[in-house]
Amino acid sequence: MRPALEAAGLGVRYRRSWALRGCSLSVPAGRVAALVGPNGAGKTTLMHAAVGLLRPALGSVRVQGEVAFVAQDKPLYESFTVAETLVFGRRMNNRWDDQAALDRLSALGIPLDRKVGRLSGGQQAQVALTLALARQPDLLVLDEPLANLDPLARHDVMRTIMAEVAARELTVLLSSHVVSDLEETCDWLVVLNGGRLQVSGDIEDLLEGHLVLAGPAELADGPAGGGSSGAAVVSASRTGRQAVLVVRGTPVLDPRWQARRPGLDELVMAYLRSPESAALPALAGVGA
Ligand SMILES: Nc1ncnc2c1ncn2[C@@H]1O[C@H](COP(=O)(O)OP(=O)(O)OP(=O)(O)O)[C@@H](O)[C@H]1O
Repeated sequence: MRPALEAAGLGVRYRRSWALRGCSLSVPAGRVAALVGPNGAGKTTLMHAAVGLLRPALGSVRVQGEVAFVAQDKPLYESFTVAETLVFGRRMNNRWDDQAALDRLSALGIPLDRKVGRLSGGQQAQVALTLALARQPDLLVLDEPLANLDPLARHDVMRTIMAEVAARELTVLLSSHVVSDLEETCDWLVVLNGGRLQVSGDIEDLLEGHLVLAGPAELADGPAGGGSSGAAVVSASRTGRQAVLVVRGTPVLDPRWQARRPGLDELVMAYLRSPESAALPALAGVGA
């Protein structure tokens, strides 16, 4: 099956400065992919290139099928009512499921006669998401869909996305700063840092492929984290005489290490702390 999103040696720059460089990744169809990284990492740039709003300076990015994109600032007309917003969407799009949109808004208790500007932030996020889903996309790209939402609204937005993914073949790429919000929903992880791709892969495989090692600091001094040969050290930290390493691979461990699997948050933090580390599958025929 063709991937839903595929970038090969993608480079994007604004005037002279590169916002993305050497970005090669592929997101399989049917996945819910989390795009994470610090401010300025290039997340919005990658999404804009994927949906065709920006032209790459180098390489390519391809998507499979119809794409719907919800931008970070959720561009809705505040003076339109919800019903008028739906009419507008229907007129602008050939592929449009009005009934699904009405059903979703009714289930969410969002009044059709209310002006969009009078809705809460969470309700506006739901209207933007409803409009995007009404277009029945194959790929849904959401730039920070959870920003400025309270925990309940964040949960509701994620639930809406999950319900749609369960109901039909849909691939989702969504960016966020809050990794804990993504843990239950996403099954693919993409980490960008300083315009470079650090991680792209199945979340379960990534978690199974890494270990957190805690032990005496002197153990961390040898090659490949001392008594942990057979693994690459992603990040290392010390507190007094204790060292904590996050390693990738299956090490032969010194018995003085205590080993456990990382959580998603820990894994992401380990990579972000060490921009030179990367966990990327080898992609055939593309320049990194
Ligand atoms: N229109 C623009 N003109 C010039 N530079 C830009 C423009 N948009 C983004 N950049 C720069 O490109 C880099 C990547 O920005 P981008 O918005 O893609 O990051 P991001 O990961 O989405 O950040 P955030 O989490 O803050 O939204 C940053 O250094 C940013 O300053």
